[in-house]
Amino acid sequence: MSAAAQVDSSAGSFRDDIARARRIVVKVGSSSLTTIDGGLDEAKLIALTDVIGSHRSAGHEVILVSSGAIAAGLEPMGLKKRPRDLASQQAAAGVGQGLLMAAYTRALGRYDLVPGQVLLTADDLIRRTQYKNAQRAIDKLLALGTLPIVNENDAVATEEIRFGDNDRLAALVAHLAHADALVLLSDVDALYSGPPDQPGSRLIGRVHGPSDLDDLAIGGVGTAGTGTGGMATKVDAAIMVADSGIPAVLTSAPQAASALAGQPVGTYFAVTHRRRGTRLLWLRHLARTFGSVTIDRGAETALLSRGTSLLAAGVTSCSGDFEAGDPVEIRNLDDEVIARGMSNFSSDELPLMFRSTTEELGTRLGNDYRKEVIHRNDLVLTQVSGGR
Ligand SMILES: Nc1ncnc2c1ncn2[C@@H]1O[C@H](COP(=O)(O)OP(=O)(O)O)[C@@H](O)[C@H]1O
Ligand SMILES: N[C@@H](CCC(=O)OP(=O)(O)O)C(=O)O
Repeated sequence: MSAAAQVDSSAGSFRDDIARARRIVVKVGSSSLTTIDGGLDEAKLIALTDVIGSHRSAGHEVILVSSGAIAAGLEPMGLKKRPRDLASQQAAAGVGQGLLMAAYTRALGRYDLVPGQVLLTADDLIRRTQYKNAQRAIDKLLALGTLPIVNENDAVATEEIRFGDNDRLAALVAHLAHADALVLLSDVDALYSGPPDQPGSRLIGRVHGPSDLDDLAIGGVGTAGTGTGGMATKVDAAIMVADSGIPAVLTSAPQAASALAGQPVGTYFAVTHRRRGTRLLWLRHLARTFGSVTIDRGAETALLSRGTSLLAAGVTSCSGDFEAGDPVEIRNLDDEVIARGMSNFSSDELPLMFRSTTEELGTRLGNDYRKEVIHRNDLVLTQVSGGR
């Protein structure tokens, strides 16, 4: 850690919302559960379950999102380091997930706690029917007094539908489970203004909103190389939940007990917006966009100030290759992204509609084309503070 690193004094206050959280999601990264060589480190896992066991005994509900399946599978498969190709990662996870759960079962047994494994893919959290299903499963596991342990279903996740890192998975689980707080545990004790081992990097104690991150150098994974997303995905996850009413703390696994007790350790992300609907949260933070539509000034004002739907009359051009229903970016004439939304028309259809009124479209192309290009319920503003 940099000798020059200092604690941000504004972060020194007690975090009541974390300490009092009735239901909390704790996410632990691969780097906090593995040895330097990449195998599962049972001592670290036991230390974590001690913290979780005590927190449960104190009356809090805990959902654990645990990485480590791929790392745990390396040694038994004779692999020296994390494989790069998807098929080998799937195989390693298939072997390692069982070992991971066996280790948790042993460790939690000391607290008479039974773990309940929940393996999810991105689709399970994005599609409403599956989302409800995942929500029910986690709720029931909690109601029955077990400890839900969530991971991505790596053995079957394909490149297209994969989260790849568990930070954003943890953020969505916190949202879906109506958690009161999210704690992200890693091998670094906080977010720093630059690489933590670089002299001059400063510890960031509190983040009030995305603009606090503007001047920071937030990088990828550390030297151990067992993790995936690095600091960037953790910060994305924390910003995402804070933007939907859930405060977050980012710190190291050895500081987990202090973080859960509301002590001023790590980096605290203050809530920036009340709870949002899941689909809009997904659209705002996670959805992969397939193209963009550019709109004129009048449409920009209508979207930003009046919260209207986007009509073809204000669309000047589009780019990319998208089908009806796909997420797209909405850009203004300065080429700034001001919103994201689900287009009702494909990139082949839209050029026929540019700058046309609903009336003209009905006459020229038929009634199917009278629809708005993007309905306001399928649209989130990304640039204005507190956007829908
Ligand atoms: N600005 C920063 N502040 C803190 N850590 C950073 C920063 N930039 C990059 N990192 C790196 O991110 C790493 C944590 O990410 P990762 O290895 O994916 O962890 P995990 O396995 O816990 O998810 C740290 O070890 C650290 O080296
Ligand atoms: N689902 C993967 C976790 C992906 C991963 O490495 O995430 P992380 O260590 O949290 O950055 C696994 O269990 O190996």
